[in-house]
Amino acid sequence: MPPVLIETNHVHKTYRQSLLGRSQAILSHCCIQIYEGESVGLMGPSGSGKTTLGKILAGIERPDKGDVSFRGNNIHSANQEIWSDYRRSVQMLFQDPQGTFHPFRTIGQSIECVADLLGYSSSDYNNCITSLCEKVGIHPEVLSRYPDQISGGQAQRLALARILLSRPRLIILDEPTSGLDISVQAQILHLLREFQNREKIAYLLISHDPAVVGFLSNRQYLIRNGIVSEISLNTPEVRNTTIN
Ligand SMILES: Nc1ncnc2c1ncn2[C@@H]1O[C@H](COP(=O)(O)OP(=O)(O)OP(=O)(O)O)[C@@H](O)[C@H]1O
Repeated sequence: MPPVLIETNHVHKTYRQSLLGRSQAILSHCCIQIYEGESVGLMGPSGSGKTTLGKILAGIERPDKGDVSFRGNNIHSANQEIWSDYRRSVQMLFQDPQGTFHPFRTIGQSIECVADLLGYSSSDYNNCITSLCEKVGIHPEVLSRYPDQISGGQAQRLALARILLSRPRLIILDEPTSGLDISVQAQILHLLREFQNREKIAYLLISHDPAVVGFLSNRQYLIRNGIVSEISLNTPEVRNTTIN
């Protein structure tokens, strides 16, 4: 069994619905583990807290109670060195990648900004971006376009290339094919699967669709009413439902 890469320990998260409104518990005593290099699915009805859990694992949201450990270190009490390694190693690919590129910069300029922040020299970046484009199946010419000049599938590939600059160990894929038409969905899912097989990067795949989750993950969790449990896709309850 490979070592645990990241885990949540009795994580609890509540959102207040409005200034005077009641609080709603989204996650309660959530304990999950993701091992190095494995691909895990996360399913659940709409609004059940899948993205919230993804953001907590990525360090974008903080739990109210409980903690997250990355390679055995509690990230909420980590020193700067561990925190930086964790933030670089755990990346999230969002549902609407087009919206994550700066609207008035070319895609290449947006990606280069991230490379600057990561400390790439311009020659390292130039060497790296060509091979990243090849890995995600994008012609480098597309880098000179603006976000409104690329398709949804191209945006997803380019967002993945940008993430790969930081050499992640876990990518949280939040509905990575929603909004794409069927043939592009299949291309992106095959790209993600080939990539995972080759590079052994761990995935947390968030999806409503058992077929997508079954295609891309070996182990699955389900969130319902704030409770996260490990499930098998082979149970009739899950097999026969699209959870939405
Ligand atoms: N920042 C926030 N402030 C208040 N409520 C929030 C916030 N973020 C999410 N929520 C609420 O928390 C609940 C869970 O949201 P979340 O986006 O995690 O669900 P989800 O399972 O990913 O949903 P979907 O499948 O529809 O994307 C929802 O009721 C949502 O409205």
